[in-house]
Amino acid sequence: MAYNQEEHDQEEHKKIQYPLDSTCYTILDEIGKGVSAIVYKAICLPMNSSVVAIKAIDLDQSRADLDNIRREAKTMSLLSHPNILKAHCSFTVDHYIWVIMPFMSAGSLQSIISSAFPDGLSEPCIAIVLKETLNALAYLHNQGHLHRDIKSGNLLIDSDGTIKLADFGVSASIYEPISAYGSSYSSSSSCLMFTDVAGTPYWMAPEVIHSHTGYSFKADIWSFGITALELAHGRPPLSHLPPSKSLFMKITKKFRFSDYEKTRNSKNYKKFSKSFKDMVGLCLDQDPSKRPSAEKLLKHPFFKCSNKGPDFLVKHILQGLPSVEQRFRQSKIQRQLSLKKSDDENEEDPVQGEISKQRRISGWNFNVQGFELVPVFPVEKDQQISVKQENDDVDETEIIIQEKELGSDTSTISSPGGSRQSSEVDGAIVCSGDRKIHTEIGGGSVSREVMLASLLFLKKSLDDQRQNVMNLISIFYGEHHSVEVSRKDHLIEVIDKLRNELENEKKKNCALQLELEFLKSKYSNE
Ligand SMILES: Nc1ncnc2c1ncn2[C@@H]1O[C@H](COP(=O)(O)OP(=O)(O)OP(=O)(O)O)[C@@H](O)[C@H]1O
Repeated sequence: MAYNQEEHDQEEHKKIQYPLDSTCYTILDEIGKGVSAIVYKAICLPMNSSVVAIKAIDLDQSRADLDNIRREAKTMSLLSHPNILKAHCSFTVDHYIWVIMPFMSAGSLQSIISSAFPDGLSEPCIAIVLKETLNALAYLHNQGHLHRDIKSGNLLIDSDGTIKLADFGVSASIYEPISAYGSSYSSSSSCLMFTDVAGTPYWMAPEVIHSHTGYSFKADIWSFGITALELAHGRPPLSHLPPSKSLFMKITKKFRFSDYEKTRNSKNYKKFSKSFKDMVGLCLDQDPSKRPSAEKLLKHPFFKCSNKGPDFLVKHILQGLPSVEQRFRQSKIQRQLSLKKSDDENEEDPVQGEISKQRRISGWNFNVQGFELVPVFPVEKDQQISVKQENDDVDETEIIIQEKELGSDTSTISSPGGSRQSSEVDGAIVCSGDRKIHTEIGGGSVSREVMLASLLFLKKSLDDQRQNVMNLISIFYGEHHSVEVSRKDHLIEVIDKLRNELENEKKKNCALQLELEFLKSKYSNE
Protein backbone atom coordinates (compact mmCIF):
# COMPACT_ATOMS: atom_id res chain seq x y z
CA MET A 1 0.00 0.00 0.00
CA ALA A 2 1.40 3.41 -1.03
CA TYR A 3 2.24 5.83 1.76
CA ASN A 4 0.10 8.95 1.85
CA GLN A 5 1.62 11.80 3.86
CA GLU A 6 -1.67 13.72 4.13
CA GLU A 7 -3.60 10.74 5.53
CA HIS A 8 -0.75 10.05 7.90
CA ASP A 9 -0.76 13.66 9.16
CA GLN A 10 -4.53 13.51 9.77
CA GLU A 11 -4.14 10.30 11.73
CA GLU A 12 -1.41 11.92 13.79
CA HIS A 13 -3.69 14.87 14.49
CA LYS A 14 -6.39 12.64 15.91
CA LYS A 15 -4.00 11.16 18.46
CA ILE A 16 -4.88 11.64 22.10
CA GLN A 17 -2.67 13.63 24.44
CA TYR A 18 -0.78 11.44 26.91
CA PRO A 19 -0.71 12.72 30.52
CA LEU A 20 2.27 14.84 31.57
CA ASP A 21 2.26 13.40 35.08
CA SER A 22 4.55 10.58 36.18
CA THR A 23 1.96 9.14 38.62
CA CYS A 24 -0.17 8.19 35.60
CA TYR A 25 2.47 5.67 34.54
CA THR A 26 3.52 2.38 36.14
CA ILE A 27 6.96 1.06 35.26
CA LEU A 28 6.97 -2.67 34.49
CA ASP A 29 10.51 -3.49 33.45
CA GLU A 30 13.87 -2.14 32.33
CA ILE A 31 14.37 -2.77 28.60
CA GLY A 32 17.46 -0.85 27.60
CA LYS A 33 20.27 1.44 28.58
CA GLY A 34 21.85 4.09 26.39
CA VAL A 35 24.63 6.57 27.01
CA SER A 36 22.65 8.87 29.29
CA ALA A 37 19.28 7.20 29.62
CA ILE A 38 17.45 4.13 30.81
CA VAL A 39 14.51 2.84 28.82
CA TYR A 40 11.55 1.22 30.62
CA LYS A 41 8.50 -0.70 29.56
CA ALA A 42 5.52 0.88 31.33
CA ILE A 43 1.75 1.24 31.24
CA CYS A 44 -0.23 4.45 31.08
CA LEU A 45 -3.09 4.03 33.56
CA PRO A 46 -5.57 6.64 32.23
CA MET A 47 -5.09 5.26 28.70
CA ASN A 48 -6.61 1.86 29.44
CA SER A 49 -3.23 0.76 30.74
CA SER A 50 -1.78 0.88 27.23
CA VAL A 51 1.88 -0.16 27.04
CA VAL A 52 4.47 2.57 26.42
CA ALA A 53 8.24 2.92 26.50
CA ILE A 54 9.70 5.57 28.80
CA LYS A 55 13.16 6.93 28.11
CA ALA A 56 14.34 8.47 31.41
CA ILE A 57 17.21 10.85 30.70
CA ASP A 58 19.30 11.74 33.74
CA LEU A 59 19.94 15.48 33.74
CA ASP A 60 22.59 15.15 36.47
CA GLN A 61 24.80 13.19 34.14
CA SER A 62 27.13 15.51 32.34
CA ARG A 63 26.43 14.14 28.93
CA ALA A 64 22.68 14.63 29.26
CA ASP A 65 22.95 17.85 27.35
CA LEU A 66 19.70 19.74 27.77
CA ASP A 67 20.04 21.30 24.32
CA ASN A 68 20.24 17.87 22.72
CA ILE A 69 17.23 16.65 24.68
CA ARG A 70 15.18 19.69 23.71
CA ARG A 71 16.31 19.22 20.13
CA GLU A 72 15.32 15.54 20.19
CA ALA A 73 11.86 16.40 21.56
CA LYS A 74 11.40 19.25 19.10
CA THR A 75 12.56 17.23 16.10
CA MET A 76 10.31 14.35 17.04
CA SER A 77 7.27 16.59 17.52
CA LEU A 78 7.66 18.15 14.07
CA LEU A 79 8.25 14.94 12.14
CA SER A 80 5.56 12.59 10.98
CA HIS A 81 6.37 9.45 9.01
CA PRO A 82 5.43 5.76 9.46
CA ASN A 83 9.12 4.83 9.71
CA ILE A 84 10.01 7.47 12.30
CA LEU A 85 9.34 6.91 15.98
CA LYS A 86 7.38 9.84 17.32
CA ALA A 87 7.19 10.47 21.05
CA HIS A 88 3.76 10.80 22.70
CA CYS A 89 5.01 13.52 25.04
CA SER A 90 7.86 14.47 27.38
CA PHE A 91 8.13 16.14 30.80
CA THR A 92 10.53 16.44 33.75
CA VAL A 93 10.43 14.20 36.82
CA ASP A 94 12.92 15.34 39.49
CA HIS A 95 16.24 15.47 37.69
CA TYR A 96 15.05 13.26 34.83
CA ILE A 97 13.35 14.00 31.56
CA TRP A 98 10.80 11.34 30.73
CA VAL A 99 10.14 10.82 27.05
CA ILE A 100 6.96 8.76 26.60
CA MET A 101 7.14 6.76 23.36
CA PRO A 102 5.22 3.99 21.62
CA PHE A 103 6.52 0.64 22.84
CA MET A 104 8.30 -1.19 19.99
CA SER A 105 7.94 -4.66 21.41
CA ALA A 106 10.97 -6.29 19.78
CA GLY A 107 13.42 -3.51 20.73
CA SER A 108 16.34 -2.43 18.57
CA LEU A 109 17.95 -4.40 15.74
CA GLN A 110 21.23 -4.13 17.66
CA SER A 111 19.78 -5.87 20.71
CA ILE A 112 18.31 -8.59 18.44
CA ILE A 113 21.57 -9.15 16.60
CA SER A 114 23.68 -9.26 19.75
CA SER A 115 21.45 -11.79 21.46
CA ALA A 116 20.20 -13.99 18.59
CA PHE A 117 22.11 -13.29 15.35
CA PRO A 118 25.78 -12.66 16.28
CA ASP A 119 26.91 -13.33 12.69
CA GLY A 120 24.30 -11.04 11.18
CA LEU A 121 20.97 -11.31 9.41
CA SER A 122 20.14 -12.91 6.06
CA GLU A 123 20.19 -10.71 2.98
CA PRO A 124 16.41 -10.64 2.37
CA CYS A 125 15.89 -9.49 6.00
CA ILE A 126 18.60 -6.86 5.63
CA ALA A 127 16.94 -5.55 2.45
CA ILE A 128 13.60 -5.04 4.24
CA VAL A 129 15.14 -3.35 7.29
CA LEU A 130 17.30 -1.06 5.16
CA LYS A 131 14.50 -0.13 2.76
CA GLU A 132 12.29 0.99 5.66
CA THR A 133 15.23 2.93 7.11
CA LEU A 134 15.84 4.61 3.75
CA ASN A 135 12.19 5.67 3.58
CA ALA A 136 12.68 7.41 6.93
CA LEU A 137 15.99 8.94 5.84
CA ALA A 138 14.61 10.23 2.52
CA TYR A 139 11.75 11.90 4.41
CA LEU A 140 14.08 13.30 7.05
CA HIS A 141 16.51 14.74 4.49
CA ASN A 142 13.63 16.23 2.47
CA GLN A 143 12.56 18.02 5.64
CA GLY A 144 16.07 19.43 6.00
CA HIS A 145 17.13 17.19 8.89
CA LEU A 146 20.23 15.08 9.40
CA HIS A 147 19.90 12.19 11.82
CA ARG A 148 23.66 11.96 12.56
CA ASP A 149 23.45 8.69 14.52
CA ILE A 150 22.22 6.04 12.09
CA LYS A 151 23.05 2.58 13.49
CA SER A 152 21.17 -0.63 14.23
CA GLY A 153 20.82 0.46 17.90
CA ASN A 154 18.53 3.23 16.68
CA LEU A 155 16.37 1.02 14.45
CA LEU A 156 13.42 -0.30 16.43
CA ILE A 157 11.13 -3.13 15.39
CA ASP A 158 7.57 -3.83 16.46
CA SER A 159 5.79 -7.19 16.85
CA ASP A 160 4.31 -6.85 13.33
CA GLY A 161 7.73 -6.30 11.76
CA THR A 162 7.38 -2.52 11.37
CA ILE A 163 10.73 -0.70 11.45
CA LYS A 164 11.09 2.79 12.92
CA LEU A 165 14.08 5.09 13.10
CA ALA A 166 14.53 6.49 16.62
CA ASP A 167 16.85 8.58 18.78
CA PHE A 168 17.10 12.13 17.53
CA GLY A 169 19.42 13.19 20.35
CA VAL A 170 22.15 14.47 18.02
CA SER A 171 20.01 15.15 14.96
CA ALA A 172 20.27 18.57 13.38
CA SER A 173 18.30 20.75 11.08
CA ILE A 174 19.74 22.99 8.41
CA TYR A 175 16.80 25.33 9.00
CA GLU A 176 17.51 26.01 12.67
CA PRO A 177 19.38 29.17 13.62
CA ILE A 178 23.16 28.84 13.83
CA SER A 179 23.02 29.56 17.57
CA ALA A 180 21.32 26.17 18.08
CA TYR A 181 24.67 24.50 17.37
CA GLY A 182 27.05 27.10 18.70
CA SER A 183 28.98 28.02 15.59
CA SER A 184 28.97 24.49 14.35
CA TYR A 185 27.70 24.89 10.86
CA SER A 186 28.64 27.03 7.96
CA SER A 187 27.30 27.87 4.58
CA SER A 188 29.26 26.66 1.57
CA SER A 189 28.48 27.59 -2.02
CA SER A 190 26.30 24.55 -2.60
CA CYS A 191 24.71 23.64 0.73
CA LEU A 192 24.83 24.10 4.48
CA MET A 193 27.57 22.19 6.20
CA PHE A 194 27.96 21.13 9.82
CA THR A 195 31.35 21.09 11.48
CA ASP A 196 30.82 19.66 14.98
CA VAL A 197 31.75 16.05 15.72
CA ALA A 198 28.55 14.10 16.47
CA GLY A 199 27.54 10.44 16.32
CA THR A 200 29.10 7.11 17.31
CA PRO A 201 32.71 6.50 16.11
CA TYR A 202 32.43 3.25 14.11
CA TRP A 203 29.49 4.64 12.14
CA MET A 204 30.89 8.14 11.62
CA ALA A 205 31.66 9.35 8.13
CA PRO A 206 35.30 10.39 7.52
CA GLU A 207 34.28 13.99 6.86
CA VAL A 208 32.58 14.13 10.29
CA ILE A 209 35.83 13.11 11.98
CA HIS A 210 38.09 15.61 10.23
CA SER A 211 35.50 18.17 9.44
CA HIS A 212 37.44 21.21 8.30
CA THR A 213 35.36 21.15 5.14
CA GLY A 214 32.14 20.31 7.04
CA TYR A 215 29.58 17.60 6.35
CA SER A 216 25.97 17.32 5.39
CA PHE A 217 23.27 14.76 4.46
CA LYS A 218 25.77 12.39 2.89
CA ALA A 219 27.26 11.70 6.34
CA ASP A 220 23.98 9.88 7.13
CA ILE A 221 24.42 7.85 3.94
CA TRP A 222 27.89 6.71 5.10
CA SER A 223 26.45 5.64 8.48
CA PHE A 224 23.66 3.89 6.60
CA GLY A 225 26.31 1.90 4.68
CA ILE A 226 28.06 0.98 7.92
CA THR A 227 24.69 -0.08 9.38
CA ALA A 228 24.20 -2.34 6.33
CA LEU A 229 27.51 -4.05 7.15
CA GLU A 230 26.59 -4.22 10.82
CA LEU A 231 23.33 -6.00 9.98
CA ALA A 232 25.19 -8.30 7.60
CA HIS A 233 28.07 -9.28 9.88
CA GLY A 234 26.73 -8.64 13.37
CA ARG A 235 29.09 -5.75 14.08
CA PRO A 236 30.37 -2.65 12.29
CA PRO A 237 33.67 -2.75 10.35
CA LEU A 238 36.85 -2.06 12.31
CA SER A 239 35.08 -2.83 15.60
CA HIS A 240 37.89 -5.31 16.33
CA LEU A 241 40.03 -2.19 16.83
CA PRO A 242 39.66 0.33 19.62
CA PRO A 243 37.35 3.11 18.37
CA SER A 244 40.13 5.71 18.23
CA LYS A 245 42.09 3.53 15.83
CA SER A 246 39.07 2.95 13.65
CA LEU A 247 38.87 6.74 13.35
CA PHE A 248 42.54 6.95 12.45
CA MET A 249 42.15 4.38 9.71
CA LYS A 250 39.14 6.12 8.29
CA ILE A 251 40.87 9.42 7.91
CA THR A 252 44.15 8.07 6.63
CA LYS A 253 43.05 5.23 4.36
CA LYS A 254 40.31 4.53 1.90
CA PHE A 255 37.89 1.90 3.07
CA ARG A 256 36.08 -0.47 0.76
CA PHE A 257 33.77 -3.41 1.16
CA SER A 258 36.48 -5.79 -0.01
CA ASP A 259 38.74 -4.57 2.81
CA TYR A 260 36.17 -5.54 5.39
CA GLU A 261 35.52 -8.95 3.90
CA LYS A 262 39.21 -9.79 4.05
CA THR A 263 39.42 -9.03 7.74
CA ARG A 264 36.80 -11.69 8.50
CA ASN A 265 38.18 -15.05 9.46
CA SER A 266 37.11 -17.82 7.13
CA LYS A 267 34.92 -19.51 9.76
CA ASN A 268 32.42 -16.66 9.72
CA TYR A 269 32.83 -15.79 6.08
CA LYS A 270 29.48 -14.97 4.47
CA LYS A 271 28.82 -14.45 0.79
CA PHE A 272 26.70 -11.52 -0.29
CA SER A 273 25.08 -10.64 -3.60
CA LYS A 274 26.75 -8.30 -6.06
CA SER A 275 23.91 -5.80 -5.75
CA PHE A 276 24.29 -5.65 -1.94
CA LYS A 277 28.03 -5.07 -2.22
CA ASP A 278 27.51 -2.45 -4.90
CA MET A 279 24.91 -0.62 -2.79
CA VAL A 280 27.19 -0.61 0.28
CA GLY A 281 30.17 0.45 -1.84
CA LEU A 282 28.25 3.50 -3.10
CA CYS A 283 27.38 4.57 0.46
CA LEU A 284 30.99 4.17 1.61
CA ASP A 285 32.61 6.38 -0.99
CA GLN A 286 35.18 8.61 0.72
CA ASP A 287 33.94 11.49 -1.40
CA PRO A 288 30.54 12.52 0.06
CA SER A 289 29.46 14.09 -3.23
CA LYS A 290 29.75 10.70 -4.94
CA ARG A 291 27.48 8.97 -2.42
CA PRO A 292 23.86 8.71 -3.63
CA SER A 293 21.04 10.54 -1.87
CA ALA A 294 18.58 8.47 0.17
CA GLU A 295 15.97 8.92 -2.54
CA LYS A 296 18.32 7.74 -5.27
CA LEU A 297 19.44 4.79 -3.16
CA LEU A 298 15.84 3.60 -2.88
CA LYS A 299 15.96 3.00 -6.63
CA HIS A 300 19.04 0.78 -6.37
CA PRO A 301 18.54 -2.78 -7.72
CA PHE A 302 19.19 -4.17 -4.22
CA PHE A 303 15.97 -2.55 -2.98
CA LYS A 304 14.03 -2.82 -6.22
CA CYS A 305 14.36 -6.62 -6.21
CA SER A 306 13.12 -6.90 -2.66
CA ASN A 307 9.37 -7.46 -2.69
CA LYS A 308 9.08 -8.94 0.78
CA GLY A 309 7.49 -7.02 3.63
CA PRO A 310 7.41 -6.85 7.45
CA ASP A 311 5.70 -10.30 7.64
CA PHE A 312 8.94 -11.80 6.39
CA LEU A 313 10.77 -10.22 9.34
CA VAL A 314 8.18 -11.61 11.76
CA LYS A 315 8.71 -15.10 10.38
CA HIS A 316 12.50 -15.02 10.07
CA ILE A 317 13.57 -12.80 12.95
CA LEU A 318 10.88 -12.38 15.56
CA GLN A 319 9.48 -15.90 15.85
CA GLY A 320 10.90 -17.61 18.91
CA LEU A 321 12.87 -14.53 19.92
CA PRO A 322 12.91 -13.80 23.69
CA SER A 323 11.15 -10.54 24.64
CA VAL A 324 13.13 -7.29 24.73
CA GLU A 325 13.01 -7.29 28.55
CA GLN A 326 14.29 -10.88 28.74
CA ARG A 327 17.10 -10.07 26.32
CA PHE A 328 18.06 -7.00 28.31
CA ARG A 329 18.16 -9.04 31.53
CA GLN A 330 20.38 -11.66 29.84
CA SER A 331 22.79 -9.05 28.50
CA LYS A 332 22.98 -7.44 31.96
CA ILE A 333 23.93 -10.78 33.53
CA GLN A 334 26.53 -11.36 30.81
CA ARG A 335 28.02 -7.91 31.41
CA GLN A 336 28.20 -8.53 35.16
CA LEU A 337 29.85 -11.92 34.61
CA SER A 338 32.50 -10.48 32.32
CA LEU A 339 33.13 -7.62 34.78
CA LYS A 340 33.55 -10.14 37.60
CA LYS A 341 35.88 -12.18 35.44
CA SER A 342 38.14 -9.21 34.79
CA ASP A 343 38.02 -8.26 38.51
CA ASP A 344 39.04 -11.82 39.43
CA GLU A 345 41.92 -11.69 36.97
CA ASN A 346 43.15 -8.48 38.59
CA GLU A 347 42.79 -9.96 42.09
CA GLU A 348 44.79 -13.00 41.08
CA ASP A 349 47.64 -10.75 40.13
CA PRO A 350 47.76 -7.77 42.52
CA VAL A 351 51.21 -6.76 41.24
CA GLN A 352 49.79 -6.38 37.78
CA GLY A 353 47.10 -3.99 39.08
CA GLU A 354 49.77 -1.91 40.78
CA ILE A 355 51.86 -1.77 37.63
CA SER A 356 49.02 -0.50 35.50
CA LYS A 357 48.39 2.29 38.01
CA GLN A 358 51.97 3.45 37.64
CA ARG A 359 52.27 3.01 33.94
CA ARG A 360 52.17 6.09 31.83
CA ILE A 361 49.34 6.59 29.40
CA SER A 362 50.15 6.00 25.76
CA GLY A 363 47.05 7.40 24.16
CA TRP A 364 43.31 7.59 24.31
CA ASN A 365 40.45 5.30 23.45
CA PHE A 366 37.10 6.70 22.62
CA ASN A 367 34.62 4.84 24.83
CA VAL A 368 31.38 4.41 22.92
CA GLN A 369 29.35 3.48 26.01
CA GLY A 370 30.61 6.32 28.14
CA PHE A 371 31.00 8.72 25.21
CA GLU A 372 34.31 9.79 26.57
CA LEU A 373 38.00 9.38 26.08
CA VAL A 374 39.67 6.84 28.32
CA PRO A 375 43.42 6.46 28.75
CA VAL A 376 45.24 3.61 27.05
CA PHE A 377 48.21 1.88 28.65
CA PRO A 378 50.98 0.49 26.46
CA VAL A 379 50.49 -3.23 25.77
CA GLU A 380 52.91 -5.75 27.23
CA LYS A 381 53.52 -7.93 24.25
CA ASP A 382 53.56 -7.48 20.51
CA GLN A 383 50.12 -7.13 19.13
CA GLN A 384 49.65 -6.98 15.42
CA ILE A 385 46.59 -6.63 13.34
CA SER A 386 46.96 -6.77 9.59
CA VAL A 387 44.34 -5.68 7.17
CA LYS A 388 45.01 -6.45 3.53
CA GLN A 389 43.64 -4.04 1.02
CA GLU A 390 43.17 -4.59 -2.66
CA ASN A 391 44.11 -1.69 -4.80
CA ASP A 392 42.92 -0.81 -8.31
CA ASP A 393 46.22 0.18 -9.85
CA VAL A 394 48.71 -0.94 -7.22
CA ASP A 395 49.15 -4.66 -6.52
CA GLU A 396 48.50 -4.82 -2.83
CA THR A 397 48.65 -2.48 0.14
CA GLU A 398 49.10 -3.70 3.66
CA ILE A 399 48.00 -1.72 6.68
CA ILE A 400 49.72 -2.73 9.87
CA ILE A 401 48.57 -1.43 13.19
CA GLN A 402 51.17 -2.32 15.70
CA GLU A 403 51.51 -1.71 19.39
CA LYS A 404 55.04 -2.39 20.56
CA GLU A 405 56.58 -3.39 23.85
CA LEU A 406 56.04 -1.32 26.96
CA GLY A 407 57.60 2.09 26.60
CA SER A 408 57.68 2.25 22.83
CA ASP A 409 54.09 2.97 22.13
CA THR A 410 53.47 3.64 18.48
CA SER A 411 50.62 3.23 16.08
CA THR A 412 51.93 2.64 12.61
CA ILE A 413 50.02 2.55 9.41
CA SER A 414 52.36 1.70 6.55
CA SER A 415 51.79 0.69 2.97
CA PRO A 416 54.79 -1.18 1.60
CA GLY A 417 53.14 -2.10 -1.68
CA GLY A 418 51.50 1.17 -2.61
CA SER A 419 53.06 4.54 -3.06
CA ARG A 420 49.74 6.25 -3.78
CA GLN A 421 48.41 5.55 -0.28
CA SER A 422 51.65 5.80 1.60
CA SER A 423 50.79 8.25 4.38
CA GLU A 424 52.52 7.20 7.58
CA VAL A 425 51.28 7.82 11.08
CA ASP A 426 53.68 7.36 13.91
CA GLY A 427 52.84 9.39 16.98
CA ALA A 428 50.97 9.23 20.24
CA ILE A 429 49.50 11.69 22.67
CA VAL A 430 51.07 11.06 26.04
CA CYS A 431 49.47 12.18 29.26
CA SER A 432 51.48 11.84 32.43
CA GLY A 433 50.20 11.90 36.02
CA ASP A 434 50.68 15.64 36.42
CA ARG A 435 48.39 16.28 33.47
CA LYS A 436 51.19 17.56 31.25
CA ILE A 437 50.52 16.81 27.63
CA HIS A 438 53.26 16.36 25.05
CA THR A 439 53.77 14.51 21.80
CA GLU A 440 56.05 11.60 21.11
CA ILE A 441 57.36 11.23 17.62
CA GLY A 442 58.80 7.86 16.74
CA GLY A 443 60.74 8.59 13.58
CA GLY A 444 57.96 9.32 11.09
CA SER A 445 55.98 12.32 9.89
CA VAL A 446 52.93 13.32 11.89
CA SER A 447 49.56 13.45 10.22
CA ARG A 448 47.95 16.73 11.21
CA GLU A 449 44.48 15.29 10.66
CA VAL A 450 45.11 12.38 13.01
CA MET A 451 46.35 14.74 15.69
CA LEU A 452 43.48 17.13 15.11
CA ALA A 453 40.95 14.32 15.48
CA SER A 454 42.57 13.25 18.75
CA LEU A 455 42.64 16.82 20.01
CA LEU A 456 38.99 17.37 19.16
CA PHE A 457 38.00 14.31 21.17
CA LEU A 458 40.32 15.33 23.97
CA LYS A 459 38.67 18.74 24.05
CA LYS A 460 35.23 17.12 24.24
CA SER A 461 36.40 14.99 27.13
CA LEU A 462 37.75 18.05 28.94
CA ASP A 463 34.46 19.88 28.43
CA ASP A 464 32.60 16.87 29.86
CA GLN A 465 34.94 16.68 32.85
CA ARG A 466 34.46 20.37 33.48
CA GLN A 467 30.70 19.93 33.47
CA ASN A 468 31.07 16.93 35.81
CA VAL A 469 33.14 18.95 38.28
CA MET A 470 30.60 21.77 38.21
CA ASN A 471 27.75 19.36 38.90
CA LEU A 472 29.63 17.73 41.77
CA ILE A 473 30.54 21.06 43.31
CA SER A 474 26.96 22.26 43.23
CA ILE A 475 25.72 18.96 44.74
CA PHE A 476 28.26 18.97 47.59
CA TYR A 477 27.98 22.65 48.23
CA GLY A 478 24.21 22.36 48.50
CA GLU A 479 24.63 20.01 51.48
CA HIS A 480 26.77 22.42 53.52
CA HIS A 481 24.53 25.36 54.40
CA SER A 482 26.80 26.43 57.26
CA VAL A 483 29.34 27.88 54.86
CA GLU A 484 28.94 31.61 54.83
CA VAL A 485 29.56 32.51 51.23
CA SER A 486 26.33 32.43 49.30
CA ARG A 487 25.80 29.58 46.83
CA LYS A 488 25.60 31.99 43.94
CA ASP A 489 28.85 33.75 44.81
CA HIS A 490 30.57 30.45 45.27
CA LEU A 491 29.40 29.20 41.91
CA ILE A 492 30.62 32.39 40.24
CA GLU A 493 33.97 31.79 41.87
CA VAL A 494 34.04 28.18 40.69
CA ILE A 495 33.04 29.17 37.17
CA ASP A 496 35.83 31.75 37.06
CA LYS A 497 38.31 29.17 38.24
CA LEU A 498 37.13 26.67 35.66
CA ARG A 499 37.22 29.34 32.97
CA ASN A 500 40.85 29.98 33.85
CA GLU A 501 41.55 26.28 33.74
CA LEU A 502 39.91 26.04 30.36
CA GLU A 503 41.94 28.96 29.08
CA ASN A 504 45.07 27.20 30.29
CA GLU A 505 44.02 23.99 28.54
CA LYS A 506 43.39 25.98 25.37
CA LYS A 507 46.85 27.51 25.60
CA LYS A 508 48.36 24.08 26.09
CA ASN A 509 46.48 22.84 23.03
CA CYS A 510 47.78 25.80 21.02
CA ALA A 511 51.31 25.09 22.18
CA LEU A 512 50.84 21.47 21.21
CA GLN A 513 49.60 22.47 17.76
CA LEU A 514 52.62 24.73 17.28
CA GLU A 515 54.94 21.99 18.42
CA LEU A 516 53.32 19.63 15.97
CA GLU A 517 53.64 22.07 13.10
CA PHE A 518 57.28 22.56 13.96
CA LEU A 519 58.00 18.82 14.17
CA LYS A 520 56.03 18.17 11.02
CA SER A 521 58.05 20.66 9.01
CA LYS A 522 61.25 19.45 10.63
CA TYR A 523 60.64 15.83 9.70
CA SER A 524 59.31 16.57 6.24
CA ASN A 525 62.44 18.63 5.55
CA GLU A 526 64.53 15.68 6.65
N1 LIG B 1 10.44 2.81 22.10
C1 LIG B 1 11.10 1.71 22.43
N2 LIG B 1 10.46 0.52 22.47
C2 LIG B 1 11.14 -0.61 22.80
N3 LIG B 1 12.44 -0.66 23.11
C3 LIG B 1 13.12 0.49 23.08
C4 LIG B 1 12.51 1.73 22.75
N4 LIG B 1 13.43 2.70 22.80
C5 LIG B 1 14.58 2.10 23.15
N5 LIG B 1 14.41 0.76 23.33
C6 LIG B 1 15.44 -0.23 23.73
O1 LIG B 1 16.32 0.41 24.63
C7 LIG B 1 17.67 0.35 24.14
C8 LIG B 1 18.40 1.62 24.53
O2 LIG B 1 17.87 2.71 23.81
P1 LIG B 1 18.53 4.17 23.79
O3 LIG B 1 17.85 4.96 22.73
O4 LIG B 1 18.51 4.76 25.14
O5 LIG B 1 20.04 3.92 23.56
P2 LIG B 1 20.87 3.48 22.25
O6 LIG B 1 20.29 4.14 21.04
O7 LIG B 1 20.99 1.98 22.22
O8 LIG B 1 22.27 4.07 22.63
P3 LIG B 1 22.76 5.56 22.48
O9 LIG B 1 22.58 6.16 23.83
O10 LIG B 1 24.16 5.39 22.05
O11 LIG B 1 21.93 6.24 21.44
C9 LIG B 1 17.53 0.12 22.62
O12 LIG B 1 18.64 -0.56 22.10
C10 LIG B 1 16.25 -0.69 22.52
O13 LIG B 1 16.48 -2.09 22.59
